[in-house]
Amino acid sequence: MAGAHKPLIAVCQMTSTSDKEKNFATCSRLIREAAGRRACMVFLPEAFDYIGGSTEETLSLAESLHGDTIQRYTQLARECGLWLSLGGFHEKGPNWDTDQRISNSHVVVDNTGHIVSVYRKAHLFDVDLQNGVSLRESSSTLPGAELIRPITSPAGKIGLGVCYDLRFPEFSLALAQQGAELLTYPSAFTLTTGLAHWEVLLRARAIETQCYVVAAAQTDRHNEKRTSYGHAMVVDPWGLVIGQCQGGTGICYAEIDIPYMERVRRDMPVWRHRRTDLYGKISFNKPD
Ligand SMILES: O=C(O)CNC(=O)[C@H](CS)NC(=O)CCC(=O)C(=O)O
Repeated sequence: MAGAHKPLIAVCQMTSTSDKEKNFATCSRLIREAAGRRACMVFLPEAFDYIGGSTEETLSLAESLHGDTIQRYTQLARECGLWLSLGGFHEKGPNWDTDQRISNSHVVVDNTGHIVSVYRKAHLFDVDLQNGVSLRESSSTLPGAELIRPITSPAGKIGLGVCYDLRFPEFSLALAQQGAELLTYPSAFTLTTGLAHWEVLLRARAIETQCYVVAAAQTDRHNEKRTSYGHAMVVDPWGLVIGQCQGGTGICYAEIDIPYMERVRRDMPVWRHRRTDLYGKISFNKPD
């Protein structure tokens, strides 16, 4: 369709520390900048609120969805008139008072400041690599109990993931099969695993599902123990990288072209070619 409206999205890269006030100042500056460019939706990375230096610090800074942090972002969304993907908010869990456990929550806010959806990260990063990467997310975090059906946004139908979820193709196929047009993986990938796998994984998920893949990212040094890979990017349904952040804090922009996505799907109908008779059908287990 010549001249059809193609929504513009803004995908952010930043370096969170344990200073919540500074992190908010950074994010609000990026959101206002994107609003000035007329983006319809801004994507923030996992741990946009903070990255703690220890499990104790991470837990001590957690809030509920009704706390100050989300309140300030809902106001900002309303004021700027755009949608927000808040990837990876440290949310006090349902039994916080007794177990002190949090969820790693991807919160979507609409342009009127309402929370549209909350997806809690299902795959936790408990990994111990020879080269020094050693993280045990489950020491502070509870795994999410459900996938969330893709949500309708001005940028298209969005499937919600977080970071390490990117490594599980079944997860992306389940969301695509439920109608997702964009898959989102707000992330804080480690430097080592990012160098080896980040772009390949994002492009593979885009090619397999024929979805746009949107990945906001943490970058650089958060504290003496943690450094993230960065390379926030947007991949189109053909697997092409159509936006990528440079080093440091910043934004990359991309246009979402749903008719183009439909053409890719029409030209190579992998969904029709699936041999579920040979390897089973991806299903979406969610209590209705
Ligand atoms: O710790 C926080 O406060 C926020 N959460 C994270 O940064 C999470 C859990 S430690 N990081 C990842 O999932 C990295 C995945 C990764 O690097 C890979 O899959 O290779």
